[in-house]
Amino acid sequence: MSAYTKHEVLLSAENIGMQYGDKVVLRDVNFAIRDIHREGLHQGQVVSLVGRSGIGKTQLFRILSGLLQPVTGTVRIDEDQHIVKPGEVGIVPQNYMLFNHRTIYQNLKIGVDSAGGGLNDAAKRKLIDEYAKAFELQEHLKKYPAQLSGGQRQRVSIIQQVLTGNRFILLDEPFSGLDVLMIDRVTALLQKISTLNEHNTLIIVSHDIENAAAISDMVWILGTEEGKPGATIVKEYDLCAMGLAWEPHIRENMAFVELLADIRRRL
Ligand SMILES: Nc1ncnc2c1ncn2[C@@H]1O[C@H](COP(=O)(O)OP(=O)(O)OP(=O)(O)O)[C@@H](O)[C@H]1O
Repeated sequence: MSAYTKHEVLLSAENIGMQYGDKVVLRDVNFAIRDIHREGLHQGQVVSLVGRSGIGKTQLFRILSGLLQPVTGTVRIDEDQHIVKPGEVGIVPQNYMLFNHRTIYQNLKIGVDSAGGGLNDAAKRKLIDEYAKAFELQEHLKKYPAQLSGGQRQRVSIIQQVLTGNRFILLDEPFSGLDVLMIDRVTALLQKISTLNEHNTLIIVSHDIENAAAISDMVWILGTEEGKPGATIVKEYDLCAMGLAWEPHIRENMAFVELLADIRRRL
């Protein structure tokens, strides 16, 4: 098991509650995500949020991004733990929102442009080229989204969010509709992003428990508790503590297979 320590809180939810009329959707959601130091590497956390259909994942997702105001509680981000504002957390939606009439380069530039930071055009081009190279998209920069496969579009959409400079990225079903090879490439991309900067925090909402858990260091199950209304985090698996994080061949590890079975039983 690799040695690690957890440091500052980067994203926290305190007492989140959401309801519509009498219908309680979320209740008492609390957590803290920290940066991680290990073996000469500082990296952010990758968290999977899983739960039955209709349990409240999308609601929590929108609350974490600051787009939806909860009825109770607060979401705080960054080392200064300020209350999240819309736009500070990047969202990669399920149906990758690329601009179809713009090239891949232009789509990536939208990300860099919204980052601010005063880069001139040459510096922006250099940054996009660096990312395209690192993530094997160089040959696609002049193409339009329709000329790419679903998996390639998904990767562009994720990189676009990284280029905005957002350290917090929520991904909605990042593996849906992708074949096995593309899933491998998207997971490799996400792993790389999480190690680029210790403040990079990824939260993955997915029904694909195996692929999500394989790249996560934490899995939360959103579920209900008997006699109580609404959903909350009913189980938190700390994959670092279990020795199941950052292992390249994790899928073949029996303890990981048992973990998946345990998660499925609890859903
Ligand atoms: N505007 C609204 N008014 C009333 N109820 C709502 C509203 N939006 C969502 N809900 C309810 O909140 C609950 C949680 O919905 P949510 O979309 O978060 O589920 P989910 O876990 O993301 O589901 P899925 O996995 O199918 O996407 C559902 O019961 C839904 O009916």
